[in-house]
Amino acid sequence: MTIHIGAEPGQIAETVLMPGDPRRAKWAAETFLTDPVLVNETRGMLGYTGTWNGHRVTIQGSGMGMPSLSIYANELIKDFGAKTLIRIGSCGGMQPFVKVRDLIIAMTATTLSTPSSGIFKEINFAPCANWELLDAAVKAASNRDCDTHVGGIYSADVFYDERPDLNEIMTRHGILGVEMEAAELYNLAARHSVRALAILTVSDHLQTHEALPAEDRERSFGEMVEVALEAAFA
Ligand SMILES: O=P(O)(O)O[C@H]1O[C@H](CO)[C@@H](O)[C@H]1O
Ligand SMILES: O=c1cc[nH]c(=O)[nH]1
Repeated sequence: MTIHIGAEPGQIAETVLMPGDPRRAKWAAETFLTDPVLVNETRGMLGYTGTWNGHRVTIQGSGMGMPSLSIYANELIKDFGAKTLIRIGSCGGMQPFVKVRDLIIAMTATTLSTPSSGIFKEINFAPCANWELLDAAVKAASNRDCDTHVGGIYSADVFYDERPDLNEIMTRHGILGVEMEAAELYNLAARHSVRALAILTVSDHLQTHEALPAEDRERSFGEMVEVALEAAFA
């Protein structure tokens, strides 16, 4: 048990899927895991452990933004022994060829800052995905009926950003989508020698302004969960 995760020792699996939305964690656990057990509800940040094809898996909400993700990922890795962490998130599309409901698999994540900026100081550390997970996720996605894009994303600190020039610069440099957690997940994975990947479903689009409702963001991203599970155990 830690300050933010009420699970008992041994209740968290080595493989953890991390949606930002705790209710997506509940939906995914109840939809995809066998015998899911609620292992955390501290602060309402739901976490469940069950099995998928005989493998133990935890699905734990991370909350929104890198400071929140950092708390959960640190405790999962350092106190509970998590070895594979896969973010299953939503994001905003930033390229015209990226459509709502497409999948994005993040090779790397550009940021202005993260909770690790204080450690890196003048270093522009390049957060990157674990290759084995990335490769397996691309293969898993290619067997499904969904358009998938692989490349760089933008992990923003601010959802309601009053600097539209930042999004324009990201788009001009080929960034596929914007979300708020992956860069720090990749930083922490590098620091602690564990595997990490972010798989995202496009929930809205910065150029077309199309947007899915909150209920869809909670319960309709099944392809992403299946790709994450297949990649984790490939
Ligand atoms: O749907 P989740 O996984 O929370 O991800 C995205 O949605 C939230 C913003 O609405 C941020 O956490 C962003 O990263
Ligand atoms: O962080 C996010 C998530 C979804 N859509 C956005 O525009 N930003």
